Amino acid sequence: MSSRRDDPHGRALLTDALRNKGVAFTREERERHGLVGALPPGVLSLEQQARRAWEQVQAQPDDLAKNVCLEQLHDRNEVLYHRLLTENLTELLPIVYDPTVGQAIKRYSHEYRRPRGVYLSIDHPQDVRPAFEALGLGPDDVDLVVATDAEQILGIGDWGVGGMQISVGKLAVYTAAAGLHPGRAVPVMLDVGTDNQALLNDPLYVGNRHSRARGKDYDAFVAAYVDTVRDLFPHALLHWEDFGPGNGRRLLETYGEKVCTFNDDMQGTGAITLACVLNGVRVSGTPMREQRVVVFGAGTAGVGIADQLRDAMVRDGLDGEEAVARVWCVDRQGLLLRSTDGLRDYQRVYARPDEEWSGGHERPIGLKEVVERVHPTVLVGTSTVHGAFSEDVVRSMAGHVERPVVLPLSNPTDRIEALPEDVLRWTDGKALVAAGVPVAPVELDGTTYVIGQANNALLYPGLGLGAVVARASRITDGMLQAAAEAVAGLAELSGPGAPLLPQVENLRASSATVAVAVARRAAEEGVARAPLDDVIQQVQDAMWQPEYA
Ligand SMILES: NC(=O)C1=CN([C@@H]2O[C@H](COP(=O)(O)OP(=O)(O)OC[C@H]3O[C@@H](n4cnc5c(N)ncnc54)[C@H](O)[C@@H]3O)[C@@H](O)[C@H]2O)C=CC1
Ligand SMILES: CC(=O)C(=O)O
Ligand SMILES: [Mg+2]
Repeated sequence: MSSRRDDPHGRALLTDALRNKGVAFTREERERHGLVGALPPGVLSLEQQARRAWEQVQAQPDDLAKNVCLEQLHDRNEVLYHRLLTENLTELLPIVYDPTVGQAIKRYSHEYRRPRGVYLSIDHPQDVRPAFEALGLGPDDVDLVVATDAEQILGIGDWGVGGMQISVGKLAVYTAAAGLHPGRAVPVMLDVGTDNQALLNDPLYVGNRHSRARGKDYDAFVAAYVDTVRDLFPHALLHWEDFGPGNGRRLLETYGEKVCTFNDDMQGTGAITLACVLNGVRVSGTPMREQRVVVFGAGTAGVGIADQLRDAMVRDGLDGEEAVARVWCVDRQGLLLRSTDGLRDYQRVYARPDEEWSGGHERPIGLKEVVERVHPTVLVGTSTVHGAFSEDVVRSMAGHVERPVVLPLSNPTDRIEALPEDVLRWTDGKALVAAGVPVAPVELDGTTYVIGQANNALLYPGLGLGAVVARASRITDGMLQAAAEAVAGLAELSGPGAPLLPQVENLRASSATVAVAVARRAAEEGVARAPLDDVIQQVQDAMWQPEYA
């Protein structure tokens, strides 16, 4: 990385996590860098350090303690942290990311040890620029910025400044899964306050101790963030994570056409779900244009998914109205009808005409009734309601569709709409299931069902890498579609029990494939600003490896 940051010397080098090698500094390096006497005399290889770090993680009593242990390593030695993560992705992804990251966010102020990333406060908007300038990075030094305001973290709601840990976790996945350079990526917390009263009354809370700002002040603060990043780091991709449904969508509408940016919960989740459904189509043989989709939980993720499935049906021959007519959204008010009170603007397009449901239906019209009447081929859960896909709902669906696609996507695990094991049991193994959290394979009647992880983490790293390699001026719908199709194409659908998505252990290879598809689409659509002469090699070259310099 070219950097304006002065390279540290002596003991300061041991606190620079990007350069620190710990006991892997050789005798000669110790002499050259002023580290004589600063380390025990033995020299270990990166492999030996990784073995020790693995032992330390394994010795922790529970997953939260493992997360804390890994974050301490992250703060000490980035290469070693990423080496461990990359080599043990299946075991460690659930610790640094979903679902344990949810616990780490809730416990942030209590487990707090060291800061990481850039904390911006709405109470001091004048600090936005100096906060980024203090990184000491130049205009070509940053590829990626992940920001959250923590209003809707995973399925656990508003967690204030603890949300920093979702920006950190998402970036760890970018590096482990797609080789985005950890020194060229910045996690950001936009602290606009919190409405979480437990935090406001927690004496140890380290965030802004007031309710959430909204309206003009909020917009001006976010604009200061976007303008500053664009000015200082003109090539950076801006990733939005875990904003509330109103702000998330509005910010994407404000910036999506002007800036290289995407909202992971709306668009990343929409694309990974599209990948699942494309493979559901391959297995069931029912074409995309004939799918009937019920979305339970029509918020940020749910409507983002509806949008991408609708667009896929349009690509498969329907017009816009016909495609919308094949989507039913159910939220707290039951099935969303045009007359439903409190419809959000982004839900309105999917609200069903009341006449369709005039014949003696009790209000609200619940999920079970919708499923019984609609016979969905695809059931998506983005509601945060544990157990909402009950046995009678799933059995009803399977009574009318040979291979129902059932996607309980809410996380963490205690929010999941149904356990894949139950869905498979209730449907005699016919359901095509993927879940938002990692789930162990299910044994049923002599078949092992491997459960795909329908989490945006299987998609956004490749999307980001492709956009970075192409130096895309923006993220287009076509790039999202290319990413979804590339992920879908990587799943091996051979035989009963095969998952709908590629496996997490192959994530690095699948992210590279996704990145190539995304970069090519960016070029086709005229938004690539880098020449792409040999995109496969360019993607390989761009992938950072966790090795000491
Ligand atoms: N697997 C994945 O990649 C992703 C999963 N998600 C998950 O989806 C869930 C929702 O996340 P967001 O869309 O960001 O939140 P959100 O708050 O924007 O949306 C949740 C929606 O569910 C509705 N809901 C709540 N209780 C309900 C009930 N009893 N019945 C019907 N609807 C109800 C809410 O009114 C809201 O419209 C979370 O658990 C999150 O973890 C979100 C993004 C990605
Ligand atoms: C996975 C993710 O982005 C979420 O649950 O919010
Ligand atoms: Mg999210």
